[in-house]
Amino acid sequence: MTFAKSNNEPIRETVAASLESDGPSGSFLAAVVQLNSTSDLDANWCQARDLIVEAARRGASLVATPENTNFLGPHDRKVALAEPLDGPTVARFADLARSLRIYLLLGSYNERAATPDRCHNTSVLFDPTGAIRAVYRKLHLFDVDLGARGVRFQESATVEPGTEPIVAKTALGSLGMSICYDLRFAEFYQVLTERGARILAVPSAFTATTGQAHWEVLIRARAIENQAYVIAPAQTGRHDDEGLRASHGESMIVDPWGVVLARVGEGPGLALAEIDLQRVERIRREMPVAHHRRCRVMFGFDSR
Ligand SMILES: O=C(O)CCC(=O)C(=O)O
Repeated sequence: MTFAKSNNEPIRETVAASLESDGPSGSFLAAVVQLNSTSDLDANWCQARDLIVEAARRGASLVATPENTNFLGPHDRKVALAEPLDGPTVARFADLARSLRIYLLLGSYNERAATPDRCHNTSVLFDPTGAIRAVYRKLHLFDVDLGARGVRFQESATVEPGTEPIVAKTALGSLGMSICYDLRFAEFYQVLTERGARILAVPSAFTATTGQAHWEVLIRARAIENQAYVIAPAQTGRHDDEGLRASHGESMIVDPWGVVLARVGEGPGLALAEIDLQRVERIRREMPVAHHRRCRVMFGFDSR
């Protein structure tokens, strides 16, 4: 089943149809939401909610928001504001998924961790009943000092890394979860793909400097080498974390051949594209790279 990008039908009809279709082998519309989150929690919520509602109105069955959706401000406040999974932020997004009857990926929020001076950077996937379908905690933390390029981050000072790769099985297909800097670790996506992922989610707040150089190239590379769709919602513009941070934007959806299907321009906004999992199967059948791997056998490397 396919939906037109400009579908203006009531959301309930299109979502119900897609969920009752042939599930993982059917096709559906996905949307990436691009945000400019700051330390203003209410403003961030309103911005995200309005764009998610609009994406659903246009027929999206899966809507994804960026890393740091609910808060992108000073690091000390980030930890102080961290909430457990049964806190108000997760509840708000769960209610929205249920009322719109969509799969909703909260790209990330600050989840309370066991240690008081740290939080997790956590993605939460809700199903159309509002139930939590999967939780992923960012594995690779952004600790870099690019000197003259002016990019300096020590994410591990405030964030406790996750320990598990997560692939969520849904009626729409299997979704491999990741966050931002994870994008640079090709072997991580190989693990997700081997565990069944046909769609890879990369909610991000990629820096303006590194994004200009690497964002599109890395996303398209991950799509091509894993022969999977990549859904990459991103933060854009300046944030108010002591004036240090600016994000690249350019949220996109890329197909398993590496073609950019949809891209958001300047500022907050959204983009939709059709996800057709039969295309994944066809490309994997025609060019079975997963069966042609030799390095592991020859050099003993194993990603599992
Ligand atoms: O990998 C990069 O260049 C950006 C990563 C990043 O901004 C992050 O993980 O927050």
